[in-house]
Amino acid sequence: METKNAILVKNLSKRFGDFTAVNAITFEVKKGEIFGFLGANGAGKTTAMKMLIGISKPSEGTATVAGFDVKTQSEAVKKSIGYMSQRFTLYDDLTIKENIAFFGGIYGLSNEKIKEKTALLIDELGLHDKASNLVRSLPLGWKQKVAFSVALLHEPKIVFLDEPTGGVDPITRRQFWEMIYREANKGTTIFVTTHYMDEAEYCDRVSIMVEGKIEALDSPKKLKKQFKVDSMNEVFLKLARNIE
Ligand SMILES: Nc1ncnc2c1ncn2[C@@H]1O[C@H](COP(=O)(O)OP(=O)(O)OP(=O)(O)O)[C@@H](O)[C@H]1O
Repeated sequence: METKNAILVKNLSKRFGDFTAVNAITFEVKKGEIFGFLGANGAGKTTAMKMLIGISKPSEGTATVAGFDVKTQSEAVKKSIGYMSQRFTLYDDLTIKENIAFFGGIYGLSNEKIKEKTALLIDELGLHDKASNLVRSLPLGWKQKVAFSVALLHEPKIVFLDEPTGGVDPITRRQFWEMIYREANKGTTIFVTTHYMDEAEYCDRVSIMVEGKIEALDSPKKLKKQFKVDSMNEVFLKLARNIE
C-alpha cells in the first residue's frame, strides 16, 4: 500500500532484562524528509535504529519501514534501506573501486550496473586519481563520503546514517551535508543521528530522545520557538536540564 510515510513507529519499546532502553516511542518520517534523531549518549538512539533496520526485535510496539513490518518482514526492510555508521564503513584493505564492486555485489547489482555506478560515483566525488588507492590511505572525511555513496549504490528508498560525520572537520561535514541534501532532493528519505547541533539545524524535523523517550519532535524552527531559544544546542540543553 502506498503511503506518504517512509517510517511509521508506534509505541516501540526495547527492554534488556529490567532496563528499558527504548520506552514506547511513537513517530513517523515522511518520504523524502531529512529526519534528525538526537539524544545524549545512552538515550537509546542506536537501540531504536537497530530495531528499525531489522536487526533487533522490538519488545513491544510496531514499526514499518518502507512499508514493511520490522518484526515479520525484516529481510524486505534490509533490502529497501541503506545504512552507514561511523563504526561500520568500508574495507580499509580494499581500494575505492574494489569496495564499490564488493558492496555492489552484496546488494545484488549486475557487473554492468557496478561499472556504471563506479564511474558515476568516482566522477561525482572527483576521485579519479584516487580510485585505485587503498581506502586506508584516505582521510576520514573522504572515507565517510565514499561510504555514504556506497550505502546508496542499490538506490534505497531510505538511508540510515548513524553519526556519519563523527570526528570529521567542519568543512568536510558541510560537504557531507550537501551530499545528503542532493540525495533527499531525489526523494530518498534520510534518517540521521548526530551529536553536532549545527547539523540538527539542517534537518527538516528533529526528534530528541531522553532516557528512552522522545521528549520533543518538530522542525528546528518550531522547536526553537517552543523552547524560546535561538539555537538547537539551547533546545537540547534545556531538555536535558528539565529531565535532571
Ligand atoms: N545489548 C544490550 N544489553 C544491555 N543494555 C544495552 C544493550 N544495548 C544497549 N544497552 C543500553 O541501552 C541504553 C541505550 O543505549 P544506546 O546505545 O541505544 O544509546 P545511544 O543513544 O545510541 O547512545 P550513543 O550516542 O552513546 O551511541 C544504554 O544505557 C546502554 O547501556
